[in-house]
Amino acid sequence: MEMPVKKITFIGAGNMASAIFKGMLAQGYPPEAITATAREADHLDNLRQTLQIHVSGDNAVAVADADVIVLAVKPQVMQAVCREIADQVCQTRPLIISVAAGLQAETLNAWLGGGHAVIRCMPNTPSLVGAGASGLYALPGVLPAQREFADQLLSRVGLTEWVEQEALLDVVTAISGSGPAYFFMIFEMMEKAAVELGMPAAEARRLILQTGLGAVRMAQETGEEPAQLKRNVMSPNGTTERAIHTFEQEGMEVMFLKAMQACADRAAEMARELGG
Ligand SMILES: NC(=O)C1=CN([C@@H]2O[C@H](COP(=O)(O)OP(=O)(O)OC[C@H]3O[C@@H](n4cnc5c(N)ncnc54)[C@H](OP(=O)(O)O)[C@@H]3O)[C@@H](O)[C@H]2O)C=CC1
Ligand SMILES: O=C(O)[C@@H]1CCC=N1
Repeated sequence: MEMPVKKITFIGAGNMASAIFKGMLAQGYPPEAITATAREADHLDNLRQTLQIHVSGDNAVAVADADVIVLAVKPQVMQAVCREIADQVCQTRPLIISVAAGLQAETLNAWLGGGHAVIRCMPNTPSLVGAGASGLYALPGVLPAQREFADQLLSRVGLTEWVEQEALLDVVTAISGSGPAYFFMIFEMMEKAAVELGMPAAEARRLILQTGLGAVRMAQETGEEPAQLKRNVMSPNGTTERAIHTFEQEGMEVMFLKAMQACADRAAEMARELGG
């Protein structure tokens, strides 16, 4: 379904915001309906010239006629940014979508003066290539049409999953928000190992990325359990079995649990540190 075009202002135009708005532009969203703000004038000039979106160095001005605001600055600067735009948004009441890790919807609502329709989203950077994965949570009081708009917006750049408990967004952060970095790290480690084993890096990288893509497509398209797909590669007493047993002996499963727990804990910790 074609989504309605609304005026969207991104506060912050860094890795995450630009992944979303570049993904939206690639999907045909009109550039004149998008505004982005940042601190660096050079960065803003570059965005205007390359993407033809509106840009501004003044957050309050940039939200003046916005239907939707996407808060995409680092959590540590969010309170200051909210203070800058609170008066304006209290008059115009746009839909507020935050992509910040940790920060709770009610905290943002309070920083913005209260009574706002706030949706929290945990997207990821593969949104840039239309392969994002976003978790979404809406404060009670957000209208169905506003939920629908946020869903359509993020669906343009990937998959969306709604959670009914806000705390689950910290788990989403541990899965898909931070998850691309885990996979990039695996690619990086496989390439290093391949070079150690004598393969030139460029050839190794091509094989690694295609293997990652193939594994994902196979899991998605067959719908088979990942554990079964893994077993299908493991011939008895074969090569894969040796590799998998090595991973198991070295504690890979425990390591993943620990890393994802640390990630979710950090999101909750940021909420406590910054939310007051
Ligand atoms: N990176 C990721 O994979 C993900 C990030 N997030 C969340 O997205 C948010 C942004 O992260 P990320 O994009 O990585 O960060 P970046 O550092 O890449 O981008 C931050 C952006 O905010 C701008 N900025 C800083 N201060 C202000 C201000 N006062 N007013 C307006 N703009 C300002 C910066 O401007 P300038 O460019 O001029 O420096 C920059 O464009 C965070 O809250 C993070 O938790 C969520 C999911 C995934
Ligand atoms: O590392 C971070 O804090 C952000 C949130 C999820 C991905 N990047």
